[in-house]
Amino acid sequence: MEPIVTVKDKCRKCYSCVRSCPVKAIKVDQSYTDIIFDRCIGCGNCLSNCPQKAKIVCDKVEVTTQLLSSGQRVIAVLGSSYPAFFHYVSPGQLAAGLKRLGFAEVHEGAYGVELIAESYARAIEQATHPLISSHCPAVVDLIERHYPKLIKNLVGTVSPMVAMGRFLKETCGPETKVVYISSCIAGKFEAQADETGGAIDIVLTYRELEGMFRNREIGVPSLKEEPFDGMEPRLGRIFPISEGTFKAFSIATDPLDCEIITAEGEANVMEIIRDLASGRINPRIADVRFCYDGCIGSPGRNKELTGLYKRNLVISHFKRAVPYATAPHYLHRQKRPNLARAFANKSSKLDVPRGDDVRKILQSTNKFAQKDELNCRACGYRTCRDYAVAVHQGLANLEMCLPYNLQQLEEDRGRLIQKYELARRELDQEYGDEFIVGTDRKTLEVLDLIKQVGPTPTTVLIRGESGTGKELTARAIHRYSKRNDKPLVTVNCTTITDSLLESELFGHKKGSFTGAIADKKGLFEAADGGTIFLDEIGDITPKLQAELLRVLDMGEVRPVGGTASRKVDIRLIAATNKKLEEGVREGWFREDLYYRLNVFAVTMPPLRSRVESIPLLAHHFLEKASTKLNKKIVAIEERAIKAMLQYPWPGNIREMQNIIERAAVLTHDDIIRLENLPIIFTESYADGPPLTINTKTSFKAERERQVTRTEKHLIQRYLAESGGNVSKAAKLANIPRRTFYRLLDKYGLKGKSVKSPLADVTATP
Ligand SMILES: Nc1ncnc2c1ncn2[C@@H]1O[C@H](COP(=O)(O)OP(=O)(O)OP(=O)(O)O)[C@@H](O)[C@H]1O
Repeated sequence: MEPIVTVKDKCRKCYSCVRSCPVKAIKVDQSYTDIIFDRCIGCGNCLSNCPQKAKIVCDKVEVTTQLLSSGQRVIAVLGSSYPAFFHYVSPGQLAAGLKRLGFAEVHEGAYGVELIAESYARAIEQATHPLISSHCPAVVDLIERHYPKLIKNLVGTVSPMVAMGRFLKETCGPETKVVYISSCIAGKFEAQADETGGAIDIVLTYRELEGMFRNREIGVPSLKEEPFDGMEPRLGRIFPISEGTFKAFSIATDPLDCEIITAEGEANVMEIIRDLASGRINPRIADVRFCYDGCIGSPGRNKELTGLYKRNLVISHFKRAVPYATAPHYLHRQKRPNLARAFANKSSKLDVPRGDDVRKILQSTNKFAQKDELNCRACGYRTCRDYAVAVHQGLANLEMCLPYNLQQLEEDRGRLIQKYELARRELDQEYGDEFIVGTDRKTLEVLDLIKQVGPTPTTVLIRGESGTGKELTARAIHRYSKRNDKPLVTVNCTTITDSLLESELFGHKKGSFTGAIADKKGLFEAADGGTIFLDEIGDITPKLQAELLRVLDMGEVRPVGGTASRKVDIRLIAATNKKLEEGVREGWFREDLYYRLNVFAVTMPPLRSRVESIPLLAHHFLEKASTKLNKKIVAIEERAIKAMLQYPWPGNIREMQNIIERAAVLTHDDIIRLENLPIIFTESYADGPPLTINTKTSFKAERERQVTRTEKHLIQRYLAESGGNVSKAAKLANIPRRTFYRLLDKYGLKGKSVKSPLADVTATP
């Protein structure tokens, strides 16, 4: 398991980790950013800088707990910066707490500093080329993975942590387990490296140790002090603070000295490493640590304390008396542990793009000239060019460029506005000023009902055949209501799948189903304060019926996948062409919902029972069609009106609207003629077209032709009258069903083709 883990769900791709990574060890994936461990130097910047805490330290508390209860001898070593973290307890109390956890011994890691001090003094004395200190594991990783030409400059000595591990295992036996506790994240990487592996069994952060005390309910501040074990360090305790290394190594330094130089913090270290790599500087030794303020500034530091305060804590600790009970085998050991280490070239080169490749990538994010390269750093890269290189190398992607995304969003917004405008215009054309045309008694009754119920908050159920004007009526009710300045949201319950309809109506929470990538508000919330019109309500599932009932009863909606409900203030208008009473009897429609909806019913009469309004409607639709087609058509021929009056209109008003529009397309002059209507109108025209006689054929043949024509027409009429239902049509015609089928076959007709005269026309051009 790698020491740093990405919590994918938490990552919001703010690119803070990309921005703070000094070595391009972050790859941006589709939905999160990931660490490339081959390139990572363990500096921990991505941990400290992630605002969402999506990068976390791989927790070692559990394995440590298991190790402690395994009966093995486990020694705890506290990193030299511990006084700057555990400032609220004395060293002796901390030692007591660790022993309560089950550690057999507790050591100070500062002794490891003293172990390696001599190697450093010797290396400096014998140096033939500039040396780079190797006690900071992030620096070692930086050189091994990114500046391998400087590997030869690294001091061939282990870090204080590894020195402690080797010292303890050589003194107490290789079976001894060593847990090192510090604020250094790179140490976790170092403990796993081939060159240093085996010295330390587990590396914990101070925070993880605090967690263990909490889990075991050990109140460290109230514990009685216990002594440390092993060798008591002296100057090694100064090591963690800024410029503490040489003091701890007992090497005298001088600010005027250019031979022994020190650098701390990412920017300074990177500068020195580049200077060394290019040969610009030539010191005897460069002592470098990746963290600002030295080891007390590591990623796992105590963030509540200032740098200076932590420095003072370390200095006080250096001066104070710490209880020790050093066992004789530590005092009298003869052999020094092996402190040498090797380094390996671990660099993995990324493909360097050609200028042309970079240009193409820049162009694909709308950067065509120098001035387009804003270098805004929103993507995490210093410059647009660095970013383009990263895209080429597969570390970044095109969606990361913020100015480009904003531009895209702006364009998308423009396109959506345009689409919305078009859709609105189409709707306006369909529903016009939403006025209901008709002077027949039934239409006037409906208008009266609309005016009465409109201003009330009452739920309305509109019933009627398809195309009778149910939606138009719902719009009129909304227009007459006190909510007419608020939205009217219309939903056709049959056009989308049940599960999608549920989330459309009530919204959903992120992650509640595949594809729910973000929280989404539902249409009920969109209609808040206004009216929601649910068309085809008879088609919703029992589950949705129950949910709808809840909304009506409680006035609140609960998004799919959510637990909390939200209040909504809506007026419901529903419509159906189904017999809901049958649904209640047969069990496919909830009775309680039926009564909740059927508070005020408006039934739309079919067009065949409003014949009186047909001429008015025909002219109304002619006007709409002329505007839509931008064609000046002024009248409808008398014969065409008559044919329309005789037609049974199975498709109701929508069918009439379509037929008039079609006729308006077909007509060559400014009048709609009978011939512009579908053929069924010509055939059903009562006066009929004048009979033409073919003088070249016999009377018998001519009679046959006319009878066939009339027979076909009659079959079509019966079918139309019975809504395309063959059994009903046969009954109406009072002939056996089989005979009716035979006639349908003879004339190449089908139930459907007769139902709509438009379809009939397409079937027989
Ligand atoms: N009385 C009327 N006056 C003017 N236009 C009408 C009238 N009745 C219906 N229409 C028009 O007919 C078309 C169909 O009407 P609407 O969509 O309201 O019917 P519907 O009953 O809701 O249909 P469906 O059941 O198929 O959803 C619309 O373009 C509408 O404007």
